[in-house]
Amino acid sequence: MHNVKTSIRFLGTGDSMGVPRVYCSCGVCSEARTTGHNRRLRSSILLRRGSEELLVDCGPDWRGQMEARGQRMVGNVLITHAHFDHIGGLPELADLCRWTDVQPDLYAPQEVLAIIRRQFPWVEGRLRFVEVESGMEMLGWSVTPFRVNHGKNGYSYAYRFQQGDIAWVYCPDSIALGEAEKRHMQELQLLILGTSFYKEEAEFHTRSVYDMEEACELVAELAPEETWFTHMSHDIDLNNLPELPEGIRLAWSGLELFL
Ligand SMILES: Nc1ccn([C@@H]2O[C@H](COP(=O)(O)O)[C@@H](O)[C@H]2O)c(=O)n1
Repeated sequence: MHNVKTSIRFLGTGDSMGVPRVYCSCGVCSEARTTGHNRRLRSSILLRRGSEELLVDCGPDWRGQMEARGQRMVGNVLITHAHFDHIGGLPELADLCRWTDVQPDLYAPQEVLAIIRRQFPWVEGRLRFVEVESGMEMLGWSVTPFRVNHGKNGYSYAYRFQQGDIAWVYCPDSIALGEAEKRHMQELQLLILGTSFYKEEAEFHTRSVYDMEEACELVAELAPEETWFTHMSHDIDLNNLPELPEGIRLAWSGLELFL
C-alpha cells in the first residue's frame, strides 16, 4: 500500500446556502440554474485509497451528491463541525444504514459529536460514534484535528493529514486564524481552504469565514505548494475568475486531486 495514492474528490464547493441561493437572481445564481458552472452544492470531500473511503462532512446535499456519482454507500465519515451545512445529510445516511444494515464510523471531536447527538439523537446506533481528540490513522494518513476560529459561529475543526513528509490540510470554515492554529498548517503540499466571498464588506464581528483577499494573505504566509479554495458563495463566478496569486485555484464539484 506504500505507493498507493489517495484520491481527494470534491463533492461540493458551496457555502452554507449553496449556489444558486434560493432567494437570489443575481448573474451567478442565474447561470447556476442554467449551464451550471457555478452550481455549488454544500462543501464536502470524498477520500479514497485502495478500497478504503472517508467522507469528510455530510451536508444536506449528501443524497444528491451520492446519486450524482451513482454511489450507493460511503465508507467512514469525518466531520469538521456540527453546523447544518456540514451535518444535514446524517439523518439520511442513518436511514441508509438502517436499510442496508451497515454501520460506518462517524469520527469527530467529542464536542462535535455531542451536538450531533443533541440535534439528531436517532443517528447514533446507525453510525458508530468515534471521538478523535488527538488524532488517528485513516487511509494510511495520520490525521490530526485542530480547533479553528469560526468567527461569529464559534469554532470549527480543520484536519491535518500527514504521511511521511507529505502533508495537507482541509479547513473549510475558518477566519482570522491565530499562531497556534497556523502551526498545524506549516509545510503543506496542499491546502484546501474555505473562502465565501471575494471581498466581504460585512462588519467583522458578523462574519465567520475568510474572504479571498484575506485568504490570499494567509496563503502567502503559510506558503503551501498548492492551494484550492472551496466553500464559495454566489459572489464567486467561475466564468469570470478573480485574479489570484500563482498556486491558488478555485475548486469545483467533481475535481479530483491525488496525493
Ligand atoms: N449554531 C449554529 C449556527 C449556524 N448554523 C448553520 O451553519 C451555517 C453557517 O454558515 P457559515 O457561513 O458560517 O459557514 C448556516 O447553515 C447555519 O444555518 C448551525 O447549524 N448551527
